[in-house]
Amino acid sequence: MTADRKAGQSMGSVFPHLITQDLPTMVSVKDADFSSVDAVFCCLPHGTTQDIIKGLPRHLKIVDLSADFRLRDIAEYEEWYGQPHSASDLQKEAVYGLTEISREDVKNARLVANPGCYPTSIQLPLVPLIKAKLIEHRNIIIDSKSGVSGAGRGAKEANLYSEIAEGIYSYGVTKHRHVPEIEQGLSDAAQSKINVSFTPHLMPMIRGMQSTIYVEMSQGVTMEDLYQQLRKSYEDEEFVKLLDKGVVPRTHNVRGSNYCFMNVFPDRIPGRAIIISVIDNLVKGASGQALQNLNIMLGYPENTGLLYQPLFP
Ligand SMILES: NC(=O)C1=CN([C@@H]2O[C@H](COP(=O)(O)OP(=O)(O)OC[C@H]3O[C@@H](n4cnc5c(N)ncnc54)[C@H](OP(=O)(O)O)[C@@H]3O)[C@@H](O)[C@H]2O)C=CC1
Ligand SMILES: CC(=O)N[C@@H](CCC(=O)OP(=O)(O)O)C(=O)O
Repeated sequence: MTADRKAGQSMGSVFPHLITQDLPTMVSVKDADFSSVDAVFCCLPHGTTQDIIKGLPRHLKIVDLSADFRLRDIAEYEEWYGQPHSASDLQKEAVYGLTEISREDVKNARLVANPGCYPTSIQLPLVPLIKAKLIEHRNIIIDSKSGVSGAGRGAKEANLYSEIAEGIYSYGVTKHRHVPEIEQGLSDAAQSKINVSFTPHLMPMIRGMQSTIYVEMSQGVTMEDLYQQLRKSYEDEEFVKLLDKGVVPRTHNVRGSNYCFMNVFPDRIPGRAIIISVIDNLVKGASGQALQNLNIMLGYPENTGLLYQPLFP
């Protein structure tokens, strides 16, 4: 367990909920001894990650939770993240780890780019529908809502209690940096370029994420086709669940777990459908999916360390 400003402090003082665990004092990355370490999770700010990963020994398997290796197109990364990319060779080696979609590639990867939370909640329902050619590539409208923990622990005025409580706000309107990541995954599924309308919102809750997605069905396709495709895609998956028809997914029902719950509903406008998916942004949207990926990379049962039920209420 490494740190930067908090190097030298005990885990228990930084995360008091872990005080009962016998955990080591945190060291800075440069002082860490990786000789007897098999694998690392890298959970550093975008940009910082590339330089640190470049310096890590090659024997390590790495799951990186930042965005530094998610976008294949380096120019696109530099445009959306506003900083140069200094590890394009490592980028070429990286596998995008949306587990249920890329499991076979993750198995053989040394470096996995763990997806962002919004892209996870959006691609899980859309990729199978696009691959099966059940929805049109145009007019995909995505409205997403996130808990405040998605913004990390750093102090920012916009994340103060008095700014967040009892209200919601949209941010990154038309230019959120997850847009290229979402479009990359959907375009791969379609094998042609897809553009989406995406607006994220910050909700007065600690954790949880919902994406409500409005799509146009392809000619001749019915709601039943969409439902059955999602059922077929995920019926053998432990962590992605299509709910019974008509049941609305709720963030409360996946809180603190690695589950993604989803469902599909008919729009009042003929030919259109509404998809709702929910995850815990910190688990399936971050650390849970990262652990799922590492389990696959190391040949462990995929659910190791992930067998806990959602915390309710
Ligand atoms: N929050 C979320 O829902 C999600 C976040 N992510 C990604 O995970 C990463 C971390 O996010 P989050 O945990 O929220 O951010 P935080 O700001 O809460 O944590 C950042 C961590 O990085 C450490 N750090 C910062 N700079 C350096 C450095 N130069 N060298 C070594 N360590 C450093 C910090 O250590 P110290 O405190 O000691 O300075 C801290 O532990 C980001 O890339 C983020 O995009 C991914 C998915 C979801
Ligand atoms: C609420 C909030 O601020 N959310 C973050 C997304 C967090 C996340 O998962 O994305 P990355 O892994 O790409 O950082 C944001 O919108 O920037």
